[in-house]
Formats: sequence, structure tokens, C-alpha cells
Amino acid sequence: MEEELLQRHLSELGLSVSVSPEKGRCLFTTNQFSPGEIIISQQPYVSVPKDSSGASRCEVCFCSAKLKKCSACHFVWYCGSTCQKSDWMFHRVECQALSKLEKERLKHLTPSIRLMVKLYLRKKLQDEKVEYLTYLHVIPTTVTDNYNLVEALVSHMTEIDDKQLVLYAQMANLVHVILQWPGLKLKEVAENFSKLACNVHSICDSELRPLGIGLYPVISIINHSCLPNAVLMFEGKQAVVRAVQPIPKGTEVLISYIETAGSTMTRQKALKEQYLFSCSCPRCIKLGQCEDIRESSILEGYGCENNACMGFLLRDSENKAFICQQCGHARKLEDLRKIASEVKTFSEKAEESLKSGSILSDNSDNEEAGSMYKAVEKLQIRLCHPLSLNLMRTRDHLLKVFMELKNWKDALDYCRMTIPVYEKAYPGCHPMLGLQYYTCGKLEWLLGETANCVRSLTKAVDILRLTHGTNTPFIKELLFKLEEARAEASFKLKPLDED
Ligand SMILES: C[S@@+](CC[C@H](N)C(=O)[O-])C[C@H]1O[C@@H](n2cnc3c(N)ncnc32)[C@H](O)[C@@H]1O
Repeated sequence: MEEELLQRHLSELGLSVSVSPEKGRCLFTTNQFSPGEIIISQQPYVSVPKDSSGASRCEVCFCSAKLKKCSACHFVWYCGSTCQKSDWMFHRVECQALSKLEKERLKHLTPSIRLMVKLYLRKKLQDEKVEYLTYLHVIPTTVTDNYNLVEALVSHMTEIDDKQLVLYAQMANLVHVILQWPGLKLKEVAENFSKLACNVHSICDSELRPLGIGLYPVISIINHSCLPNAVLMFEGKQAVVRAVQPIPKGTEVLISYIETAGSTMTRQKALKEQYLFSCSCPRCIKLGQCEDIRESSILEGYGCENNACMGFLLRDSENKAFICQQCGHARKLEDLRKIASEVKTFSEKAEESLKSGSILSDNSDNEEAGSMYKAVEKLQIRLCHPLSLNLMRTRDHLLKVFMELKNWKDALDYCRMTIPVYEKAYPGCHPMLGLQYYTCGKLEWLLGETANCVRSLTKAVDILRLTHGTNTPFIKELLFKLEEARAEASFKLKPLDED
């Protein structure tokens, strides 16, 4: 019955669910979609804030301004009484438990555990609809927003190893300690943790900075491709899937689950580890073919010692050296390993400086990090191919450090150096490439390079209007900046009046 209702709802959107033996459920189009068009959107069934930088966020809206802790549990943050009140039906159960929990246990209260607690609270509210009638206007159960959809999610429970099973059992125990429900089935909770692992989405802001995690049971029907035809972005906590290319009727909607910048082997490994499947997308089926070996060696392998040579290196038959496939020059494995180990040492030091810098917001830490990353860059120039991802990531760190230091000139130099690698590593219409053009444009604007700024912002708009939509505040601001830059550029071009 629920399935039928969902199909009917999806058919109104020009979509339908079908099942394939290789992938399980798949979302197909029954209408055509144009680039930038919204295919489907959904609010989270449950969500919790989670910030990799360690900053606190409001439990409900994920903002980080004017936060106050719940005065009872001293654990959960709110930005004001509106958000606090709207969350009370969930938090009141958790709050009592958290207030009693020992400090040691609180440390184990990860976002996944909190998400699971909220999942069970929502399930309870659905099961006991009548009792909670007064709340129904706040959390309605709809065709796209109910626990039955969570039950339909793939769990891969039979494929996960014993170590992971033990971990899920421990996590289920902690959920039990918090909820204290006599009828709670620990095996079911453990299985739900396995579901979360391959169905939860990281909620990000427009610049792809992670803010939290959420479960979107309908969006979760969408399968993965390393060359997707759609992109998942967030407007607040609302998940929005947009087409990034023309999608004809009868086509499977595909998004990317992972960081797509990576060799085929790296992407396959990430998908196998977290999502337990082998990808056979148009990029992945090339694994082992000459073109794929070349691409992978450029992105993640070593570079030729001869600076003018853009060749890529492959291991020799004796496994003692790497040979440039263009000029034939050999590099000893032990020499390469020595440089790689130096890179690791300096990278760790740089990361340390950045961590202490983010807490103290001290420029001297940024300067320290900058000189460490410069040392890494110097070593990677000797070690890697000029289009290597590792070198690109170091330059991205340098870009951020120089932006923190308000050194726009050096920041722009580094931003420009990363662009060719972004273009290679993020094929198709990818928000990461659009955002990098945007950063480039903003720096060019600050440095008065108006014509370059117009070029970069135009490239940013071409991509981001499709991935982010044209109506979001983020894109409106970008369009405004582009207009401003165009006006300034045409003003600069006007001949001076002769008086
Ligand atoms: C978020 S779910 C996607 C919906 C899922 N097919 C279902 O039946 O509910 C993620 C899981 O779908 C499957 N999946 C997603 N993309 C796939 C692909 N390209 N090839 C094979 N399986 C895929 C994997 O089992 C993965 O763990």
C-alpha cells in the first residue's frame, strides 16, 4: 500500500522506482529533465548537526550564531526559543537521559548515535499517533516521510564483518541506555546502524562545508555513478537533487556518493568500503585499460624528474624503479619513498599548526602552516606529476592559509594553479569546479583584475546555476557580483573624455 502511494507521488514528479538485480531499487525518470531542473527534494526524516571543525551548531537549523546550551542536559545547543520549542518533543527524552549520563559515556555520543535516538523517537511518534495527536501538525507522517520508508532501506547486514557487527552492537547498547525502552530490539537497532552507514547524507552548505548529517529516505533510493547525471545539494536542511545534463525520459537518476576526484581504484575502494558494491559506471568500467592507467598514474602517481617532461611513470618489471612513459627516465623506488616520507612529516606538522590556528585564530599559526605546506609543495613538485591530486590538495591548503592571512595575491596564484587539476579531476558539471572558479573570481575582484574576474565568475555561474539553482541566496549573490564586475569592466574600457 505504502509502496503504491509512493509510486503515485513520484509519478506526479515524473519519476518511478524500479528494482534491478545488481543495484536493488533505482529511481527512473518518466519525464525528461533539463540541466538545472529540480528532480526531487526532501526534508530530512531525522538530522543532527555535525561540524568537522568542532564548532557547535543549533540542533534544529544548524546555524552557529547566538547559541545557548540546553540548561538541563548542557549538551545540545539552540539558537533561540523557536528552534528549542520545535525540538522539544525529541529532545525531552534524550535530555533526561543525557542529564544522567556519566561524562565518559557522553564522549561516545556520536552524531550517528544521536541520529538513531531521533529515528526511534520519530518511529514512536508515528506508532502512537493518537496519543501524540497534538504534535501531528508539527511532524506529520506523509507518503515521503514515514518510518516504513526507513524499513525499506538497504542494510547490507549479511555482508559486514564481525568487527563492525560488534561495534554496531555496542552502539545499539548506548541507544538503549538513552531511551530505556523495555521493548527496544537491540538487533534491529544494530541493523539500523548498518542502514545509516550506506544511506545517511552529509548535509553541507552552498560551499560544500559539512554542517550535519541527515536521513532522507526517498533521496536514498537514488544510486551512485562516478559520472552522475544529477547532483545532490542542500538548501538549509532540504536535500535538492538537480539534473546536471539533459536527462531523457526512462533514464536512471544517478548522483555521486563519494569524492569523485580520485583514480578508479581509489573510488572503487571507497564505494566498496562504505557502500559495499562494485561500481560499473562509464568511468569505472575502464579500470585497467590503457587510458585509465594513464589517468590514475597522473592523478595519484609519480612525476618525471625531468621538469620539462609531462610524462607519467609506471613501475618496472623488477619493482625497483618507476619509468617515465614519455622520455624513458627511471626513478629509483627508494628515492621516491624517501621524498614521500618527508612529505608525510611536513604535512602532519602543517595540519597540527592549522588545528591550533583554528582554535586561537592566531596568524602566526597560519604563517607556520603556510611555510610547512610550502615545504610539502616543494617536495611534491619533485615527487608528483604536475596534475597530481596530492599537489592540488596542498595548493588548496596554501590557498586557504593565504586567504586567512588576507594575502590575496599569493592566494590567487595558488587558486589558479589548482584550476587545471580541478578541470581534470571533476569532469562534467561539478560544484567543486564551479566553487573554485568562484574563489578565483573573488580574489581577482579584490586585486582589481576586473576582466579576469568577469571570466572566472562567468565560468562559476555556468556551473553553479545548474548545481545550486538560480533562486538561492548564494547564486543571487554570485550573479550580483558578476553584474558588478561587468559594469566595472565596461567602465574601465570606456575612453576618457577630452575636456
Ligand atoms: C543509498 S542506497 C541506494 C538505493 C538502493 N539501491 C536501495 O535498494 O535502496 C545505496 C546502496 O545501493 C546500491 N547501489 C548504489 N549505487 C549502485 C551502483 N552504481 N551499482 C550497484 N549498486 C549500487 C548499493 O547496495 C548501495 O549500498
